[in-house]
Amino acid sequence: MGTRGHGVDLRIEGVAKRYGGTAALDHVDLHIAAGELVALLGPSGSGKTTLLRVIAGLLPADGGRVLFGDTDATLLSLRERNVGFVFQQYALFRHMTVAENIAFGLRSRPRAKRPDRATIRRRVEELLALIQLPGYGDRYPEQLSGGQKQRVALARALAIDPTVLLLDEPFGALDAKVRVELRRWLRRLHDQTGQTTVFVTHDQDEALELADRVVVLREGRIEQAGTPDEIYGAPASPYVFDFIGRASVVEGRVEGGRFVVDGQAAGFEADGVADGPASLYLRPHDAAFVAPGDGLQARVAALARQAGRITVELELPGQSRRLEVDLVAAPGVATPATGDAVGVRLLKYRVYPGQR
Ligand SMILES: Nc1ncnc2c1ncn2[C@@H]1O[C@H](COP(=O)(O)OP(=O)(O)OP(=O)(O)O)[C@@H](O)[C@H]1O
Repeated sequence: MGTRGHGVDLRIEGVAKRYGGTAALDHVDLHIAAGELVALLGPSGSGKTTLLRVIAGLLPADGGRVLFGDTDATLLSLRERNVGFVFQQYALFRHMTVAENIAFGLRSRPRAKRPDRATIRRRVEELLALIQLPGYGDRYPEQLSGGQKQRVALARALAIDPTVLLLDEPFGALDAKVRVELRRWLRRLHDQTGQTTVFVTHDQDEALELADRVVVLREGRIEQAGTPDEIYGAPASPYVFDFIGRASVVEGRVEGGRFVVDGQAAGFEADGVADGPASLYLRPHDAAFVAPGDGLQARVAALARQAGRITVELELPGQSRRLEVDLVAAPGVATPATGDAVGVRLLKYRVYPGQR
């Protein structure tokens, strides 16, 4: 059993799952500490839901083990695993009130383990307060908004005091503004409950804002696992860099620890990258314009205005892709014009071996 927060720590050891020729999970190893909130992040088909279902016991793995604390979960029945699960689509029982929905897991326990009616009622009231819907117990699901339904689904999952809380894109069906509100709310709730939680999402902002640790999946394997700062600030591969935010790429070579670009005088530090073809990855806000002659030499190809920012698209000699640099749109900020020759200073970037 873990010591931090509620619930147990989870160990996923060599878990594999194939569907015909596809490895949905390719020998995944992952340790989740008790009380941790972990986001499984990846594009469609990367294996997030499969991993969550294997942890829940809803899907048997072909190989490997899942441990809840010291217990091999594969030896436990679904009931004994006692996981809380929330799906993307509010799977509330429509013919039951909110209170009945929340009480469902407790009421359906075998008689010997079932709390008495008064205890269940108290627990439901506590949970309604926790999800900030006090007084909503007698409503039916159809009388709730989408966000309220998902909060009730979460209360229902928490009612059984689960060993681990598993959430599969729980805010996926909600509009963008409600999603942002609910993920902040979920983070605060987690700070209160400390429940070991695994959260599936394909939305990098959601993962970075919500989770203690983000696990990036790619074709059934873990590409990188780390804190949001590590994942965003030090992506282990071009795949993670690209997936986690906007990226511009410059192709070049590493020579003696410097990244050099054909036709450019400026070189860039590339410590630890072996000599040979390489790519420099850059976030559009991590560059600044300087006088031509300094930094990378480029020509402004186009300007795109969005709310609060201008994205400047730059052409570099010999590069097939344009480089994007963001400027804050504000009075007094000089904006280059299409056709201008500019210098670009790189404030932060990463160099990876190989070219794509
Ligand atoms: N029941 C199934 N039968 C056959 N193949 C499946 C089945 N379930 C999943 N797969 C395949 O396994 C791989 C992983 O699927 P999974 O649903 O875990 O991905 P995901 O990352 O959750 O994607 P999404 O975000 O679209 O839900 C995919 O290639 C998928 O096509």
